[in-house]
Amino acid sequence: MEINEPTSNGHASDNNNIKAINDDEYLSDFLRNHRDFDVDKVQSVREIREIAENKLSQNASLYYNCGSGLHEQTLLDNELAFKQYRFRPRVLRDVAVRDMTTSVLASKVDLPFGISPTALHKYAHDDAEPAVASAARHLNALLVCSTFSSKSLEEIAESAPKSIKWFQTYIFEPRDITLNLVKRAEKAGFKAIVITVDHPLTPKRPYKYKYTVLNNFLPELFFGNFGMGDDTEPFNASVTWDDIDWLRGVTALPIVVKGVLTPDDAVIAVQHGVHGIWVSNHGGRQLDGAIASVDALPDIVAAVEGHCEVYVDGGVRHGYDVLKALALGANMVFIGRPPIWGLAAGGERGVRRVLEILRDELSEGMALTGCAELSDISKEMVVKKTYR
Ligand SMILES: Cc1cc2nc3c(=O)[nH]c(=O)nc-3n(C[C@H](O)[C@H](O)[C@H](O)COP(=O)(O)O)c2cc1C
Ligand SMILES: CCCCCCC(=O)C(=O)O
Repeated sequence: MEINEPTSNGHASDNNNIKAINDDEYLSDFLRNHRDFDVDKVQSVREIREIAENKLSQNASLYYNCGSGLHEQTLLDNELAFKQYRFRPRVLRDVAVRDMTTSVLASKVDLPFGISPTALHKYAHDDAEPAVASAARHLNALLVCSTFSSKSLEEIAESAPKSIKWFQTYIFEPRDITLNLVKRAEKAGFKAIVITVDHPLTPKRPYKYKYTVLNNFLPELFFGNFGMGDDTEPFNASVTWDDIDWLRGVTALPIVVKGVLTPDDAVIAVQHGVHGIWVSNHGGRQLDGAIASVDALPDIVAAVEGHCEVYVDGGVRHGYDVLKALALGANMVFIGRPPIWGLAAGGERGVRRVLEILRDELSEGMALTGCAELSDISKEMVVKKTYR
């Protein structure tokens, strides 16, 4: 990966003078010297982010944390939107034991939140995606592996063989690239294919980069480096719902479309036979000014009428955020940046700690709102703070 140096305001300078930097230079000295930091003492996702920020190189931090656009409005809105909701707790319901197990596309998992696909983990920690997969396995949490992982999908699968994993990809041009990845994912034991549909191109983000870590791609299909916003971008802006039909015809795995923000598209997705709709604005990294995903969720849940599962990600930083999203109708909630911060802070242990913190906060929230089971969580439990 090549990233040009950020300016003093933390954003990359807007010139085309992209400097080639050796991969290892992205692991800061701090990361090399503090591998023994005790992440078990960390009590919140916010704290783990602090530790991560001290360890990440400036370039990697910028890549992982940025949104898109001049104002990164959607990035900010995703977190703020959760803060607009208030709980209406129920009492005297025997919440001494709380059960967070659930099933997602017929697989049993122990937590109602999972890990969103995020690219290029090796800039957070040498152990990269296998460490994240191993942490997810440890808590029996769902992991979604990105096509742009630093390690190959086979390596990631082998690092957590019995856990529930989905594979995220795109409809590439030519489609054979996608087909090849899907067949490899099937063989490696992934349980669903997530197609990201909010990425026809990469919009302006506050840095420039080139990627050299593309371990999932066969050299004969994809070669060379890809850069943001130039004609070597691998994304395909001509994708339509016909491609989803094609995908359904070439795999028996369930298909999830990730990046839906309107009830209209959700209804079309159902008509095209998808098994899951993932409400997402890509963590505020695609269309700046797009609606916060948790705000888009209730109308989509209503429009889907139970015909398929509905998931959400974007801005989840606390177990209570998970609780709010479940109350608003999500079958599953996902986290993108927090596991990256955990990975940077303490490798596999750091990711585990993130999952444990969110689990414990969710459990606490369930007790305080009168929910012993996930099925006790209902839409009556949350209101916008302007509620009368
Ligand atoms: C550094 C980074 C890389 C990402 N890479 C991918 C990717 O490869 N595929 C994808 O579908 N989404 C990708 N996303 C979006 C996430 O899957 C997810 O939608 C988003 O991070 C959720 O928001 P959150 O980070 O606020 O939890 C990426 C997000 C980040 C922050
Ligand atoms: C050519 C690699 C592109 C990785 C894009 C990952 C992503 O979705 C992101 O938001 O960053």
